[in-house]
Amino acid sequence: MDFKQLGEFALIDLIKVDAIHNKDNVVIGIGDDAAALIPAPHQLQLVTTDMLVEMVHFDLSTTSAWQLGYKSIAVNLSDIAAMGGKPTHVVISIALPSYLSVDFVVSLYEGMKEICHEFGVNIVGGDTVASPNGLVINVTAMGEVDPKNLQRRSGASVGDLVVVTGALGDSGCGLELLQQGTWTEHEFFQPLVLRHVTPRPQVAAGAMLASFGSTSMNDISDGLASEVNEIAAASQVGIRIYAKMIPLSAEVCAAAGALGKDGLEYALYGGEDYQLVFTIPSQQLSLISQADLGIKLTVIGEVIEQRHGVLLVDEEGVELQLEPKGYDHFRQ
Ligand SMILES: Nc1ncnc2c1ncn2[C@@H]1O[C@H](COP(=O)(O)OP(=O)(O)OP(=O)(O)O)[C@@H](O)[C@H]1O
Ligand SMILES: Cc1ncc(C[n+]2csc(CCOP(=O)(O)O)c2C)c(N)n1
Ligand SMILES: [Mg+2]
Ligand SMILES: [Mg+2]
Ligand SMILES: [Mg+2]
Repeated sequence: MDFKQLGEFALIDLIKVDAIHNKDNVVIGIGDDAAALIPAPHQLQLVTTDMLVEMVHFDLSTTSAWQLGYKSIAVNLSDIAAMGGKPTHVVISIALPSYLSVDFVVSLYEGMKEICHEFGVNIVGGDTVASPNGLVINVTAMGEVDPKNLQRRSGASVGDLVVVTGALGDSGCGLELLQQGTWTEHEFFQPLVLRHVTPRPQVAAGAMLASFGSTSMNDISDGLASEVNEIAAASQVGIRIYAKMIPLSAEVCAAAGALGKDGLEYALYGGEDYQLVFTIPSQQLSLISQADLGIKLTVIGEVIEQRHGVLLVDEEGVELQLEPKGYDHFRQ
């Protein structure tokens, strides 16, 4: 069915179904001029927004409506995770071109509702408009954090270790496989594509690491090189990263080999892994290791004095400046 047949208001009625997961903190959700929410006592309110634009962030020939819905929420929950917080609500705005169908929107919201339910997040509002050209999705996520666990980019100190969750580079490599149309050629390509189209935000890890005393944190949206440079600039410190220590999955190593590329390049500059990079004193990190929390953590470097800048020790042991050349919207 097309949007004209159904109309704007009936479409919103479809979106409204199953939007609220946790009724305790919502007085008014979808259906009024604004949502009315109950803030948790003694918590800081977190608010973040990220927009996804067709042919900039996604290509509908290589991602399904469901996957796109899931990812639109995931990238926003990832920013709440990087503040050490717990996501609570999202507001979703969509600009719909006429070549999409009502079924597409229903499936988009099924993906959104799946991840919202998984993380206990309510969809409390949004906006629906027509687009003359291309699908645009904007999500605003809200969350809460205990003031003592708030994670900034600016808290790193000389001597802290630099650590990442998970493995890096899978998403950038998955994107390249999708763009080349070669992702069906090998079985080990598929997990890479899935990590690109449906990344999992590291919400539990962010809150846990914060409670164990991480000093600064960033989520990896534009690539590790860019994110560590942001921490270094905000904290007025230098950072040294060791190429050999950057965790790469077996799949990205195999795929990079097949593509004649270097897996490390995807990790440093590919982006969209939505893992966390953080700094932490070594004693605090040992406490986490002893607690065995089931989160994959890898030390990749250390915080050094600002005058050294941000450095990468390459696989041959040569120290180079690590330029923040991740994804830049105006330099593609
Ligand atoms: N158009 C804008 N108006 C006001 N603030 C903005 C605008 N764009 C970005 N910001 C702010 O700039 C800061 C950095 O935003 P940025 O989007 O780079 O972070 P991010 O969401 O972590 O990264 P990414 O968008 O790659 O996921 C944030 O505080 C954000 O709110
Ligand atoms: C069709 C298509 N072309 C290119 C890319 C790559 N890409 C787009 S935005 C971005 C950084 C994160 O976005 P933001 O900084 O806006 O949060 C990256 C790595 C993609 N995903 N799909
Ligand atoms: Mg952003
Ligand atoms: Mg971020
Ligand atoms: Mg972001």
